[in-house]
Amino acid sequence: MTKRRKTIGGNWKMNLNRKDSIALAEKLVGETDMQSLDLCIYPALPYLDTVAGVLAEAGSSIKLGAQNFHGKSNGSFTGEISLEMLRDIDCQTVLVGHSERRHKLGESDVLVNQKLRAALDTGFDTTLCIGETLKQREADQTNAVNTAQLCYGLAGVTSDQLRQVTLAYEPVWAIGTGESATPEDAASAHAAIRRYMEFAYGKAAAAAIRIQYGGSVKPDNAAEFFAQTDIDGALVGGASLEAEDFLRIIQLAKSAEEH
Ligand SMILES: O=C(CO)COP(=O)(O)O
Repeated sequence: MTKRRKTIGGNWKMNLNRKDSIALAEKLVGETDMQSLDLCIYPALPYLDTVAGVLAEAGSSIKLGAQNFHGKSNGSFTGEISLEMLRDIDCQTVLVGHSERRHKLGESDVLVNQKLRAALDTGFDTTLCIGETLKQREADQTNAVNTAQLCYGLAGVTSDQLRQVTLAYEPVWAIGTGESATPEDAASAHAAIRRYMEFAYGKAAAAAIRIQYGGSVKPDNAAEFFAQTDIDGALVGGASLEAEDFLRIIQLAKSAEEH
């Protein structure tokens, strides 16, 4: 069986000011040893450069990620930030297709795909987020929605480029609600996602791609997720804003990695 290295993301969303962003990054670099897993943090855009400085000064291998970007390299796009700009400040990875951007900010599957391909073409590692709403879940459409979002999101992505991609299954109803999927439900969705990836890209690629779970992951439930075969880490929102909680989740991922 392919051994996949666990990957943990801390999505700070539109939270923390400059001082708190620095303080949190400093605590993370001080306490994380990254030998057995990958760790990425996604600060709010105005503080990316500052947090990049904290990571660089400590020689940390925590990756810096951006929550959002524009797919074009430059031009008349008022208010937008390009991948080139992100690279210029040592940002290595980006999120695409987060449900808050899909559902609260109107990003379509087509736009998600354009952004994903732009990020891959520019050499960024990219996390593609997918997941169903409560209504879709109640209508038993979880796997159909995930498959459709993968199919649209990954259109035109080659097998080579897929190596830059991580998937994140984040059921919309579990995000920020305190109500996480059960580990069994999440495991079943992850297994279906991997089956689709096998259909689309073949056995080896499906076995290699990492799939994070996201949605109310906390120190007290993380271990159960990490114990599932097809769950390769977590994309954490609320609990990544508190150093103690996030470090605990990282620790649990490491322990799972060692077993
Ligand atoms: O959206 C998420 C991560 O991208 C999950 O957020 P919560 O952990 O706050 O539910």
